[in-house]
Amino acid sequence: MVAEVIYGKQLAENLREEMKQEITTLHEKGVHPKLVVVIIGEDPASKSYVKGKQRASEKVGMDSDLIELPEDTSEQDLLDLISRLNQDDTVHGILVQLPVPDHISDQKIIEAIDPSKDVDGFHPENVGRMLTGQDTFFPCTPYGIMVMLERAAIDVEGKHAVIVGRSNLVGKPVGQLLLNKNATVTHCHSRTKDLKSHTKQADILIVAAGRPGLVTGEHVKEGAVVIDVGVNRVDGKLTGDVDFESAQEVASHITPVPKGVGPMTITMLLHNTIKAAKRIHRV
Ligand SMILES: Nc1nc(=O)c2c([nH]1)NC[C@@H]1CN(c3ccc(C(=O)N[C@@H](CCC(=O)O)C(=O)O)cc3)C=[N+]21
Repeated sequence: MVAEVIYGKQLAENLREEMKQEITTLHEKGVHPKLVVVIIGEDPASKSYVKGKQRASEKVGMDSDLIELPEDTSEQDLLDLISRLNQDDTVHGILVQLPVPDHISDQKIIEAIDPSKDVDGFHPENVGRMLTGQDTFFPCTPYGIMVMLERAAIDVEGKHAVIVGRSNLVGKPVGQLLLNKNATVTHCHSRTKDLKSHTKQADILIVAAGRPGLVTGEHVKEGAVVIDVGVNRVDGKLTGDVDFESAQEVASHITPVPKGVGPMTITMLLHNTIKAAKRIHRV
């Protein structure tokens, strides 16, 4: 079998076209969805992701601000900035690019963001709402994966989803969203014994470990769906966690890196910001 490639990039473009229309309609109602992205320090990879977010919001006609702070910004200054953004009625979405420097607590920052503007879906209140199956902002990467599966007509109900990675950003929330859609979910991680014995059982294999080449065709069951969430820079090139060539020979569907999950992440960020604006303005 040679897997069909699911291009998140193409789907993202289609969805952003729809969003552009929706934003035009919102503008006519006097609502101008606005995203503020805060980045601390000079990490080139972070800067490049943030640029992508800026470009995407511009393209759909969304207002967006980028606030660039120096590496030595104090935690208190950042908390004060977030407090001002929370109170600013023209701001609907706030995203603080992670990771933040070591002298700043990422958990404190996440909890300082008003849950109604938490378009990353990382605030404990929103995480709790997701856990209990309520409507909320879902974390962008997991949400993007769910939309990709849905649009590729892959029904998750009753399927065995195996997730490699247990971060708060991807691994844990994607497992929760899959469970909410009645998948059977297994979480694997760095301490899992005999990883392959688990991944081989997967109907849907989601790899979000941050280790290039961790999963190969040998880990994949014939006909499985493979979603590669890895964002690794190897020799300056973006690569995933999955060895694409060998996995493609066994899987039924596979996502590439780049042009796979990444563009969907940004798209769901725009989606969440529009949702925040609609909620705040009750339209
Ligand atoms: N608060 C916060 N929220 C995030 O959502 C967040 C974050 N911090 N920190 C970093 C990670 C990483 N991330 C990516 C988003 C899009 C692409 C993306 O669009 N990638 C393109 C290529 C981009 C390129 O070539 O550089 C692709 O895969 O085709 C990648 C990575 C969001 N993150």
